[in-house]
Amino acid sequence: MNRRRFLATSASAAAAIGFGAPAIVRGTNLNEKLNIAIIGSGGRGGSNLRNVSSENITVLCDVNEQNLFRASQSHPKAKKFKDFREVYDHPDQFDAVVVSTCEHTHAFATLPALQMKKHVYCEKPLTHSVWEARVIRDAAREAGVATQMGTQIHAGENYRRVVELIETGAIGPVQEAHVWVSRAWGWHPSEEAARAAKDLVYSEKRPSHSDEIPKGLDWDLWLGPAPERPFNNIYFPGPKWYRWWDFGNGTMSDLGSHWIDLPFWALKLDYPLTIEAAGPPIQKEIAPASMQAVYEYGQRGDLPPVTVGWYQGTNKPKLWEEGKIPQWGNGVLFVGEKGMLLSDYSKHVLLPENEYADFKPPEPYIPKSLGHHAEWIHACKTGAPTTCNFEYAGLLTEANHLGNVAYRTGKKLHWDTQTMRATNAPESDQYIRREYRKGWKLI
Ligand SMILES: NC(=O)C1=CN([C@@H]2O[C@H](COP(=O)(O)OP(=O)(O)OC[C@H]3O[C@@H](n4cnc5c(N)ncnc54)[C@H](OP(=O)(O)O)[C@@H]3O)[C@@H](O)[C@H]2O)C=CC1
Ligand SMILES: O=C1CO[C@H](CO)[C@@H](O)[C@@H]1O
Repeated sequence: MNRRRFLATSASAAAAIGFGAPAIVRGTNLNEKLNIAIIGSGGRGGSNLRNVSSENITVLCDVNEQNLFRASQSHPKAKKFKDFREVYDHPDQFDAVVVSTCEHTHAFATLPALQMKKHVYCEKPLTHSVWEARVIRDAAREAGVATQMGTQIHAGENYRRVVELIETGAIGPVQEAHVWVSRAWGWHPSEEAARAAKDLVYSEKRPSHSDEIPKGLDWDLWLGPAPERPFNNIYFPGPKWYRWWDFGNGTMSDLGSHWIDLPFWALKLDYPLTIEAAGPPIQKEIAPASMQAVYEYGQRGDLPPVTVGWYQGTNKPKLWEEGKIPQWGNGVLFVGEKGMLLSDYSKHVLLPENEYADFKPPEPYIPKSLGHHAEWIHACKTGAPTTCNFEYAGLLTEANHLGNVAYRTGKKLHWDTQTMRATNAPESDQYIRREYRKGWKLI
């Protein structure tokens, strides 16, 4: 974010906060502790819990009694719930919510909080579908509370320096970017291929038999809005469920949340105009291990149109395959009119290196983050902006899901963001918004 954009965001966040501000913001007292509800306390939730433990943890919720028990050891006074819908029957117990459940329940656990004007930290990807991302983004804007999606790399120094280099024109105008990750989890053509890719599980189809449900797990609640099926060890725990379309969206939305964040920020991406994807034959149940997608974005202010490529598993950009750039396992490559910039989470290099040998990078100007969780806590108390607020994270999540929508539809999609439809592919509607299980309704 450049200075102009940073100030604009601060101003709009401040304006939003003034309207219907939650109790904790009214005092703007940094010494006052937040009361936080933790929804999903195992897996990533355990780490998020530790990261917000400077505050009062007043509510713990998990569908798994064992996780609940473990989390309550360090927070014995917190009220315990199995079903997050019951958490929202006690709104006086908390000011803010941390959601770290599985992808398919993010929106369901988040929306009531926003409607009650509670601050929310939600794990990536923000939601399970494009439509849900839009619902949550709109609700967050309406609520005017502090929000943050759990893409913690965004708070690091490296992404800041890359954004500054792109913004100050180190490689000239950028009309092409490529993002790749080597992780190949998902559908493989054979068990041997899955083993070679060090995948966690191998399955060709949805199992019909039931494994023994782990002690303490409420499987029906875990399924939530997803279609019913018997419990199976092939789904549980994370990250096994990530590859099943009913619960996650594979690597595109999982690692895409972290990696596509960088071009999204640096190139000020918003809505793609078209999206096209390629990969193995489409599987009804499981996301592909390897695939690629290409997005076309139009002009954004004075920034030229740009195409962004995504490659996962064995797929790589042409420049990588031809050995014209360092062959990093994961990377983000910006191709500018004057040169290229290659980055990963923690380092970056300007290319060709010999031509940039004497290059002086700009003085850092994007403020250092307090830390991804600390930034959110500070925002809850003061109304200061967060960098991965749901306004931003909603757009990033929509775009990532659209890569999968294009893959599953098998067509180049012409995207109309207003109507949230691919104008040339009504058959893609089913992947943009899905049917929920009986008894579950988002809005
Ligand atoms: N930012 C990052 O670097 C990372 C982010 N993540 C993200 O965190 C989220 C969770 O992933 P992960 O920890 O791997 O998943 P897990 O399935 O391991 O953990 C999810 C936790 O939430 C609980 N849970 C599941 N459903 C519900 C529900 N409906 N209500 C309350 N609790 C529930 C789970 O219980 P149970 O154990 O019974 O399933 C478990 O404690 C995902 O969105 C993932 O993408 C994950 C890893 C790293
Ligand atoms: O960065 C990450 C590392 O892998 C996890 C899965 O195990 C991801 O979900 C996470 O976002």
